[in-house]
Amino acid sequence: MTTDTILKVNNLHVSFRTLDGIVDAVRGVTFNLKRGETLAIVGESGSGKSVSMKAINRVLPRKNTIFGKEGEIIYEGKNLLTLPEEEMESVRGRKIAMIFQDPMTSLNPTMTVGRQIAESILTHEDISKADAMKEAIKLMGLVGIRNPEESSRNYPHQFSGGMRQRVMIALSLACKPDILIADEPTTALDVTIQSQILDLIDDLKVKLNMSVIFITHDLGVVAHVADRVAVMYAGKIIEIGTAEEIFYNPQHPYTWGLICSMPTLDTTDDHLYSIPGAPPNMLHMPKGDAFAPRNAYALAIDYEKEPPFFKVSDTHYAATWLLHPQAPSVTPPAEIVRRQQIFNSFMKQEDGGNDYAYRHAGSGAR
Ligand SMILES: Nc1ncnc2c1ncn2[C@@H]1O[C@H](COP(=O)(O)OP(=O)(O)OP(=O)(O)O)[C@@H](O)[C@H]1O
Repeated sequence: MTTDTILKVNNLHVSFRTLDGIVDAVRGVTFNLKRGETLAIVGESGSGKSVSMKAINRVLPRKNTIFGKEGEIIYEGKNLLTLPEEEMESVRGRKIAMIFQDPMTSLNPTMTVGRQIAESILTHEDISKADAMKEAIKLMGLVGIRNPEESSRNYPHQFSGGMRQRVMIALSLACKPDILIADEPTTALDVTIQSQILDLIDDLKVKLNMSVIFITHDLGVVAHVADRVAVMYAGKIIEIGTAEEIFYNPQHPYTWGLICSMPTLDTTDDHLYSIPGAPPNMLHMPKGDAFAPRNAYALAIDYEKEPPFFKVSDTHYAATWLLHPQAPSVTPPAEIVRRQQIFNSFMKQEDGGNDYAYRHAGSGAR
């Protein structure tokens, strides 16, 4: 992974006009993506993960989508939100590719998969059809499809779910994208296949020097793939940091809830924690912090004013009033305290005894 930024999303707002009124689905999302890194975006259903990513490739329905004027998505020095449609066509699917949970929605059921991949190669490479087919077969081999030459003559329905997802990945890689956006790509697959696909994406990312944005509601998946993690709630990123910071030193009570609801080897279904309540109705956002009504640690100010981002470290920010210097100190759930203790002792060792850990990761929220 390098430090150059390949994509910058600044203050992205996306709303939808609906019969019931305006739905504010994305409310000021800002993040950078570095070349070669995997950024995971996590959050409950409806938190705005997919809409934010679809905004990057401008694949949202034109008739009812409203982009906030202040938003920017900067790729190769250009704002994708204002790029003319013809120029966007050379970015969408080519420089920035997307794969979804159900590959059948992106694959053409009436065309052999080899031909679909070859056609995609031909859209950006000036080579013969025969050479494009050879490339397609090579790509199918690269994503782990057995007997790629023979398989290239098969139609999508002739593949199993896991193999179809590999075909989809090969298709998305045909244009050698800089960025692969994977929207819950393994949710429909069984656990073993899921883990194979995650390993494959990780492996290809290194081989092809791609950046990956991974959307998921499953923190287990995040632990497997992510360099950095952004946690979304009600259309906003509420915490962002390296995977270690989010897993071992989370600061936002919503992230605490997500971590506490992760099953472990000794969790039984009836003991699995779940965050009480439901996400807000995006048609009628409550005043103050949208998470306040579900937040056992909410302060009075949470019901009045949305918290800004507070800096935890150079790579870690969280939008919770608990990080305000004048906020009372609270004790997070036991599982979070346990993790923060591991983080603190690790940081102490890393820092050879300087006080980093005490500055950034006290056992309370501050
Ligand atoms: N075309 C649309 N018209 C109106 N509302 C929409 C549209 N697309 C998405 N929404 C709304 O925007 C909000 C965010 O949806 P989004 O799909 O981004 O959530 P998500 O976090 O990806 O959840 P999931 O994991 O279920 O896909 C939801 O309230 C959803 O109902």
